[in-house]
Amino acid sequence: MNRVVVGLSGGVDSSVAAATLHHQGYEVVGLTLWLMKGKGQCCSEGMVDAAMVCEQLGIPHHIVDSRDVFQANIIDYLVSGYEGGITPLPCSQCNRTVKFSPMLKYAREQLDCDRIATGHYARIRYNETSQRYQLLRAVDRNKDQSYFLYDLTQDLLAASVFPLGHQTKEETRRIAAQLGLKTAQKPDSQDLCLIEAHGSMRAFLDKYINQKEGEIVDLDGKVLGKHSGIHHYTIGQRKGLGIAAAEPLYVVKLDPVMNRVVVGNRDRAGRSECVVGRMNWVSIPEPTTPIRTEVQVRYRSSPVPVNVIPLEESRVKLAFDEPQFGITPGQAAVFYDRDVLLGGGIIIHNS
Ligand SMILES: Nc1ncnc2c1ncn2[C@@H]1O[C@H](COP(=O)(O)OP(=O)(O)OP(=O)(O)O)[C@@H](O)[C@H]1O
Repeated sequence: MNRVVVGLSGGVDSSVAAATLHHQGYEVVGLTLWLMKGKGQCCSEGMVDAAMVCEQLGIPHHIVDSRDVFQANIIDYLVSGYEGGITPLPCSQCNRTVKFSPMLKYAREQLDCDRIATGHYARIRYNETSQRYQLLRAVDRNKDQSYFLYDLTQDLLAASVFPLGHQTKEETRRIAAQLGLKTAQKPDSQDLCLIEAHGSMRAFLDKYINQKEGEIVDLDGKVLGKHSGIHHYTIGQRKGLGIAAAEPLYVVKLDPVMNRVVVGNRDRAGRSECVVGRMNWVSIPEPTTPIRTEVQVRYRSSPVPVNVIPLEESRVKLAFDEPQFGITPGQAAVFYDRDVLLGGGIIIHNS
């Protein structure tokens, strides 16, 4: 049986992923997870657009109400993280716990199917020698989304297909136009779905977190100004502090207990080490001795060389060659050997 369940957000990428597999002869079933109330991708508009594409392709369309799963795994996770002074990354968590795992479960249990596909830009290959499914960057480096997929398990990778990983976004748009897909002209999503749905991260957080004003202090505890709630700030942030100072100041710590934002000059904002937890090794088995590789600490940051020292309990220590800025607890540190994503985890300490 060559049935495949394609996750449809109502955007152009997943529409083309579904159309491509359909034209390759797969029996495609469209599946949209209803994640949030409101308008936009993943919400009512997304469901309608996904349904229109399925109608066009002549394939079935299923909608699964996943609002509770999204609330528990993403909204509650973000709110408790920001309240605790970290800056959580929702997308990798969403991919594993809200999208891929539930989609595969639904495919297996409801549709007797063992294969799922999405419109992500990334590649998967099976390595015979290590007997592992490896995750690779997309051919289109500018669209590469492998960073957000570092937390997928071997079981999920074995079942997943990324039909767009070998093509550029321009090619995807061209295919959508050639096929006359209803979603061909839809603009790319510019930001996190939550931000698109709420206007800004601040607006989203203010809906769930009570604003609690407090002090902005320097590393000696001297009060420099007032903040509007620690959840409005991120480690490494320089702009929007509202403090007049002789030299640029950066957020170096968020202290939820004292309800304080701590700032320091550029020298104090750099980190030469950090600890990463909840490691998921993807393309290689968990190392038992230090390895030298490259790490990306933000989606859009450049990879930098690093020594990775294994610790107990799925944690590693990173030792950078040069101090790094914007090492932010809650964000993902993802390791790469050129195009191969080795693994990744969540930054838990930045000093
Ligand atoms: N609500 C959803 N239900 C099912 N699958 C989804 C949903 N949202 C996203 N996906 C899948 O995850 C992929 C990546 O989602 P992302 O939110 O990053 O959108 P994108 O890169 O803008 O893609 P698209 O153009 O398809 O929206 C999508 O291409 C789709 O296959």
